[in-house]
Order: sequence, then C-alpha cells, then structure tokens
Amino acid sequence: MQPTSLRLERLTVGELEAVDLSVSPGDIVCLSGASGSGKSRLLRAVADLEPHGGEVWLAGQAQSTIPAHRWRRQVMLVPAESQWWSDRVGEHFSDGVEDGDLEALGFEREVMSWQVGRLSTGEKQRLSLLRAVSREPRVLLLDEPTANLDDATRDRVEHWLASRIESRGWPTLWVAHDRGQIVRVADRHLRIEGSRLLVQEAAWT
Ligand SMILES: Nc1ncnc2c1ncn2[C@@H]1O[C@H](COP(=O)(O)OP(=O)(O)OP(=O)(O)O)[C@@H](O)[C@H]1O
Repeated sequence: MQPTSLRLERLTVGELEAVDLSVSPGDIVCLSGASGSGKSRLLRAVADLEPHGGEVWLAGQAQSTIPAHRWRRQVMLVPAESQWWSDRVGEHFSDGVEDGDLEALGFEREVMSWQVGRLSTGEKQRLSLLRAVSREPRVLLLDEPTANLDDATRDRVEHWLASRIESRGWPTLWVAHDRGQIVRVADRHLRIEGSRLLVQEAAWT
C-alpha cells in the first residue's frame, strides 16, 4: 500500500488548544509532557476512540467520514496497557506473524501457544507491538511503547520499531518520556505545556 501522510486539522480534545500537525510518511513525531497533560487523549482522538473537535486526515480520507472500526484498522493505536481478549497468545494474531519479527523481539514461535495469563508486563508490551505491526496499518500511534522494558530490550525494540516504520513509511506519533529515546528516534519533538502543544526546536530539547 502507498505510504501516506497523517494530518491533524484544528484537533481539540480535553484542555488542549486546537492542534494542527502534519506527519510525513515514515516520520516519527515524539510527544512528551507531564503526567496527565493529555498525551494519551490526543492519541486516542487521532484513533477515533475519544470524542474530539476538528478533523484528522489520512491522505484524502477524513476520519469523520469513515466508520470508526475501519479507521482504527488503518490508524493503529498501541496503548500503554495492552488489551487481550482470548486465552492464548496466538489467537490474537489472525494475520500471522513472521519468525524474524518474533526473533527480533526475543521470542520463539512457541510463544504463540502460551496462555496470556503467564505473560510478564514487558512480554505483553512487546507482543502487543508485534500484533499491531503485523496487521500492517497505515499509521502507528505508540503510547510509551518501551515503558516496561530493561535497557537492552528497550534498545532492541526501539531499533526494530524504527526500522519497520521507515521501511513501511508509516507516519508515527510516539509518546516518550525518555530524552535519550527522543534523541534516538524522533524526526520532530512536540511537548504539551499547559494547554498548548509546543514544537521543540531540536528533537533533543
Ligand atoms: N474521558 C475523559 N474525560 C475527562 N477527562 C479525562 C478523560 N480521560 C482522561 N481524562 C483526564 O485528562 C487528563 C489527561 O489524561 P491523559 O491520559 O491523556 O494523560 P497523559 O499525558 O497520557 O498522562 P500519563 O503520562 O500519566 O499517561 C488527565 O487529567 C485525565 O484524568
């Protein structure tokens, strides 16, 4: 599928002033801000999971003209806390999964037969990223995707994500607190301060 841009037009949610933002194919825009500043709500509005004002565009498609479930299939949110609805891991991967991706994230294929209940928090986080990516969306919205991982695993997941985003050309919004991570992955860095979304001059500021 042809890579496309994501555009937020006068988007309002919660206390946040209207946001205008374009994200080009393959670009990673990091969002930071204090706890409770509205980062997750902004992602949820872009995914059409929360009432909001304004419009979101994916190429020529307006969010308001598309049924929410179809929009979310293309504009894929990976929340900070993953959701699981069946007993076994493999039942959540109806689109299949590549051995190379499992290996890159530190798993063997056997993980597909595991009970979800035995997964650690970090395993859940890595598998929920893999599940989202395996569905081949057109846009990724990542809410603190490496928050529960040790440094070595974080580096591995970060590298895997960034190269997949680049190769597929997915415009990506990535909520991050870690300055080092923002420096490593961001093409742009926006920070929520009060009710405003401010552009940080350099990705590392
Ligand atoms: N549906 C809702 N209606 C009203 N207020 C909400 C709703 N959902 C969240 N909030 C509030 O909006 C604010 C922003 O929440 P949000 O989850 O976006 O914060 P955040 O920046 O992601 O924080 P954190 O870094 O702690 O995850 C919080 O004060 C939260 O309590």
